[in-house]
Amino acid sequence: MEILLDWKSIGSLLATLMFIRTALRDFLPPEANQALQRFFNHVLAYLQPKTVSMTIEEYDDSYSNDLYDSVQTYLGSKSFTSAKNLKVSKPKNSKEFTFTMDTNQTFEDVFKGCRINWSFHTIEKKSNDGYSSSEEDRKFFQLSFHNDYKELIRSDYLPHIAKEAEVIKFKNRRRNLFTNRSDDHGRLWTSVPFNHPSTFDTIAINPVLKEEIKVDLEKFVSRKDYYTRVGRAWKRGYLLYGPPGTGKTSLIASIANFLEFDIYDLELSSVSDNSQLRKLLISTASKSVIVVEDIDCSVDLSDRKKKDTSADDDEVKLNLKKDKKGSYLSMGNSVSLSGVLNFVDGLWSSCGSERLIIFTTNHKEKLDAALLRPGRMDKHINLSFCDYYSFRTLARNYLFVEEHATMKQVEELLSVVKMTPADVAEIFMSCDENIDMGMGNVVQEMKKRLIAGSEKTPEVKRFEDVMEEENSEEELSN
Ligand SMILES: Nc1ncnc2c1ncn2[C@@H]1O[C@H](COP(=O)(O)OP(=O)(O)OP(=O)(O)O)[C@@H](O)[C@H]1O
Repeated sequence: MEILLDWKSIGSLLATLMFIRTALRDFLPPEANQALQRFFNHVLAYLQPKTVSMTIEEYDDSYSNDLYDSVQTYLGSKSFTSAKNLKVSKPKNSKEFTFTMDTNQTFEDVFKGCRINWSFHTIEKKSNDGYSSSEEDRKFFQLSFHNDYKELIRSDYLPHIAKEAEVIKFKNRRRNLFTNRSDDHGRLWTSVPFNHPSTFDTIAINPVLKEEIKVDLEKFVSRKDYYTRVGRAWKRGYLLYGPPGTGKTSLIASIANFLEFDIYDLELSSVSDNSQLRKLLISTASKSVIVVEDIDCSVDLSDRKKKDTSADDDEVKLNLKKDKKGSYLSMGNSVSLSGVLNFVDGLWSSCGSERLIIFTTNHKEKLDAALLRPGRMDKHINLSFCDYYSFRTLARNYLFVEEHATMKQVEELLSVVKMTPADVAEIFMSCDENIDMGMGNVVQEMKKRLIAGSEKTPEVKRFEDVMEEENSEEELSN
């Protein structure tokens, strides 16, 4: 059998047979010639290799094909030593080079005694006018092998590739940030390496809340069997709400770094309709955080009860997109609330697993109650103005300071003045690690805000009295 599959041996054998056949034809009578002809045909048919081929397309009915990805990774690594033509790239911000097979390249793999011939092809999509269309080219891998190995390929080789690719990917693991902003090549998601430095050590939030979030995340990732047993999609929804600059984006980055997940930054205003939203979600990978920032600005998800009751509520077209100042961002979006709810419910993403869905908003009160209910947004996290604990974290991160003469004053001021962590971080950044300058400027800013505050709450008044007393004591002692 081995001999039959050896192309070189087959070639020389055929050449010899042809030569003998031609030589004999000239000397033998016609009857013997015919018998010989039949014999040769029989031998040729027997020697003809019975190859089978399979095609692995990049997209399967417009959904990305996991096997294509695995093959690309597997062959990229396997063919490095033997392929004559490899494509090499260095993704933006990445330290690693990536090797892939170039168009029309071939590679021979051997698996459990079976020779598998691989080739990679790209077919350019042409529009009706003969020019290149904006649609992506058709890309596919083809593998061919002897018919006898069909079962081996199906039950052993392809799973082997998927497993090997997982191992290779894990070794070269580089997490990605995917976005669905429009892409010239018509791809659903485009990605860049994700290397945001925010972690649970650097994020300035209340330590009790921080611990609570970490425990919740650890519990979530460890409960695969539990989710399967109770028949639910393995996903969890977080709603982060609070004023601008309180660390919602920073917390998302910290969570992704903590879990070592990819991030999909889903811009709802770039999604044309529910079916595109569905495609986007189905093509996300497991172990990922899907983020919709400023959900109240992307689509109108206000309480349906307040809307025109004559409309079919869930199908109300949500075509209002306003920025934070209330200006319209764009019109005509037809992602509906039911579409968003299906996404959150995991209906569309339940083919994958381990997904954390995070919505952020500055205006929780604007969101539909249906979206906020447990099971959809499982955890509501309020990120608010700087408290004393958060302030100390920022001072430690930016100025490397634990204690300072002004700390007590800062604590008192923070109980009456609203400073976001972003405000404090900005001041510290401008002081180039000069501790006294940083702390002094922060105190000054807080006092300024205190005085400028139009509404004087009882705490503010009490604080002003204390400050006045302190100042007059200072004056007396001078
Ligand atoms: N809690 C925090 N801990 C550490 N840094 C913070 C925190 N909040 C804000 N910052 C700093 O302020 C900057 C802006 O914060 P961030 O973008 O996370 O806020 P946000 O709440 O997402 O704001 P927005 O609602 O405007 O999107 C960050 O780059 C970070 O340096």
